[in-house]
Amino acid sequence: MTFQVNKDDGLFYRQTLFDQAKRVVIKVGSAVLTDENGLDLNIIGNIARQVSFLQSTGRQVILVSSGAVAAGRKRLGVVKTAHEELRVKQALAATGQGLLMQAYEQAFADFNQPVAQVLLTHADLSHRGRYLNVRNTILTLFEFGVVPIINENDTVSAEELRFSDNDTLGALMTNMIGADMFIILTDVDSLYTGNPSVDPDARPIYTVASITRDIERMAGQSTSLVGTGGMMAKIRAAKMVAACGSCSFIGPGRHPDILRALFSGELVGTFFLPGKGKINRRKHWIAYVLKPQGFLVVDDGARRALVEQGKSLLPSGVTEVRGSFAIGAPVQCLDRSGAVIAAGLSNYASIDIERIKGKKTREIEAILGGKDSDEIIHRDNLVIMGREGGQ
Ligand SMILES: Nc1ncnc2c1ncn2[C@@H]1O[C@H](COP(=O)(O)OP(=O)(O)O)[C@@H](O)[C@H]1O
Ligand SMILES: N[C@@H](CCC(=O)OP(=O)(O)O)C(=O)O
Repeated sequence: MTFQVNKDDGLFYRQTLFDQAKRVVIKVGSAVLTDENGLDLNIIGNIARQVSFLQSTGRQVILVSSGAVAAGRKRLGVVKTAHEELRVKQALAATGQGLLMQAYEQAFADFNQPVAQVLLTHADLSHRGRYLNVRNTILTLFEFGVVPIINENDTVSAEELRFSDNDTLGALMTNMIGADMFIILTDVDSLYTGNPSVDPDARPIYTVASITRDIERMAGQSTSLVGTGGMMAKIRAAKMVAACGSCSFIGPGRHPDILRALFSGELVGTFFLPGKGKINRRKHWIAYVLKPQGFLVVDDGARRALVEQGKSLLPSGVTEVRGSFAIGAPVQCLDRSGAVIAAGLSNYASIDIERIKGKKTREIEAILGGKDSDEIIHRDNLVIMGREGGQ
């Protein structure tokens, strides 16, 4: 298969990247942190020891930790049901988050490593000013030698405004602070060619050079008993990180020395090589943090202009507007087949694009009675999606 690089090349490249990684985001899933008795303090102790070791080598580490809902569930004795109400999950998270932080505080104290709790909602990151505040706080915590421990602020996150899972949150954090590496610790020891819990022929994959459709197809949405996003969310997260030029890793969180093994070059888990391109932080924010408020379907000529020639989106290439949005809204561009090809900020409201779609730029003024810009999305606010690196 084309997605796998030679095992030895992968190992050499992997080691170089681990050696060079100075800033690292580590995400630990609920499936790792909890067992039938609630929080697994042994595992939390192992993580604290390994993260403190990485800090002691001069690296800066962020921990993105799930586990609040699972810990709260055990504390209150609430049995999981198939369609649990959001308010119940939020109450469980509120109960469990304190337990989670208490466990981390105690575990890190053994290594004299200070930690800080950072709870975030998607709305916090969608607001450019608040996004930058979060970034500054995290960079200041690094200056003080503190390990930030991040989770979604589940209690206030409305369903439609949630990060879909903590894998996504971890990828956003990686790109926000320009980390070199995103390490996802979960209950399986790597990405497999199929879900190993149902497919006995599934084989582990060591290195992913590029996240192709083949790779995406391997990952089922099914999760462990307590997880949220499953392998699909992890692959999506690795893709976001690759687009910003960093690498990702998926590996076994219950291995007592996984971080030491990784950084000393052992071939464990799945390693995702960085993408070839690198989008800047502002474009990352437009493409990955903001949720699209509408869609613009474009014709083949416009698709080529955007994807192959690096041009802005003009009204003449738009064939259809979906959704209702205001000036400045984040939107996605779809090709004729419905595939997402770009994301950007619209210079026009949807109601006006309906009137100027398919028209020449010189006609805009007569149709709308004025013209703010020639382009519907200017190149500076446009990111090409679905290929490594974006633009
Ligand atoms: N191709 C695959 N390779 C490995 N695991 C997979 C694959 N497809 C689905 N999975 C499932 O993904 C689960 C891990 O995701 P999840 O339960 O969300 O964990 P976490 O709580 O760590 O986020 C595994 O337990 C496994 O059942
Ligand atoms: N914020 C939630 C975790 C959400 C989540 O993505 O869970 P997981 O798939 O276990 O990483 C919690 O703390 O329980």
